Amino acid sequence: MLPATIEWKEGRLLLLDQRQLPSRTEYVSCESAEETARAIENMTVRGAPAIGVAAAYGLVLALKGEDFAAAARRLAGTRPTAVNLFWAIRRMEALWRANEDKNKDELYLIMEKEAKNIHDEDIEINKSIGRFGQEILPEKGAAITHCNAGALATAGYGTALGVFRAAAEAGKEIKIYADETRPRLQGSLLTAYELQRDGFDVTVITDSMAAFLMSRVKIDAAVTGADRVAMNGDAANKIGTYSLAIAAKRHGVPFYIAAPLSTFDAGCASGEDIPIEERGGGEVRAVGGVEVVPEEIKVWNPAFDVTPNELITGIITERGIIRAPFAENIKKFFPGRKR
Ligand SMILES: CSC[C@H]1O[C@H](OP(=O)(O)O)[C@H](O)[C@@H]1O
Repeated sequence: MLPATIEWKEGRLLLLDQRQLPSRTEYVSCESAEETARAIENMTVRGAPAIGVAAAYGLVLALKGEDFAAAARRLAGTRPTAVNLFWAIRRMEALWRANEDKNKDELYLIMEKEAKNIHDEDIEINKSIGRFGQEILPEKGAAITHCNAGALATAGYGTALGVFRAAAEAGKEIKIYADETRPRLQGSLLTAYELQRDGFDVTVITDSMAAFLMSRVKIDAAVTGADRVAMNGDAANKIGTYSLAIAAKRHGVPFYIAAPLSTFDAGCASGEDIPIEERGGGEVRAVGGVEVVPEEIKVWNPAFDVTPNELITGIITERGIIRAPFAENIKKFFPGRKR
């Protein structure tokens, strides 16, 4: 059984410290929005849906003595790409504004309940994504994934890894190849750990091996998560996803994004509109704590890239699989939605 990614215990937010996995299972306790914001920035908690859930609880913690609007701005300023963060903050802010006239205790209970709703809903949404997604997989075969879009990236069960979990629950035997996912290694440190603990046949490869693997091994599907999906189906996800999609296209491997509808951003017409987080060069400069690129050499470290919709076979959501023509078919899921 995997340790819980996020726990809310007696008014404290406990975050599984994913920087210590897989060697140590430790929790960081957050007692304020500021502490929650730092945990998102330093990737104690990471993964688009997970940081949305964490931010929702962070805004409950803010009620204990922080300026609520300032706390919302602080949390919104932590990481720019995962739209679930902003979706969760907007949802909590709207509730706060609607109940500002309530006394402190009543307001706290209302906000705490909403954060728990966001938490519980995420797990149910992931299971629904899994149910739809497992249909793309054969009774016996192989799939490849990138980064970690599992229970550790969400409130539980996972999006891309939820597809694999649902396939296993349906009795399918799917061998998983996991890209290590340089530079933060979410694949080798988190996905391999998650899948191995759940009894999957998982093999870690370096990101650069994916194309060669597909040229030699039958891969039935590539399935990754997403941090933001534009209205034309372009999808932002961990750096290296775009390269995987190109390799999949070259080798005729169907490429799927698994993401909840809260990851779609009506404010982004295409992938051009998606802000891409750039992180410090230290993540690239050092390998295993050993500096391999000296300071005088420049480093570029975009944490995400954008896969254009023409490389995507389908987007697996909790309400079904969206296929091309994406702009037209995505619109059906958001009748008249404002950003
Ligand atoms: C369930 S999607 C999670 C998504 O978030 C990851 O990014 P990070 O580890 O930097 O938060 C990666 O893009 C995953 O696909």
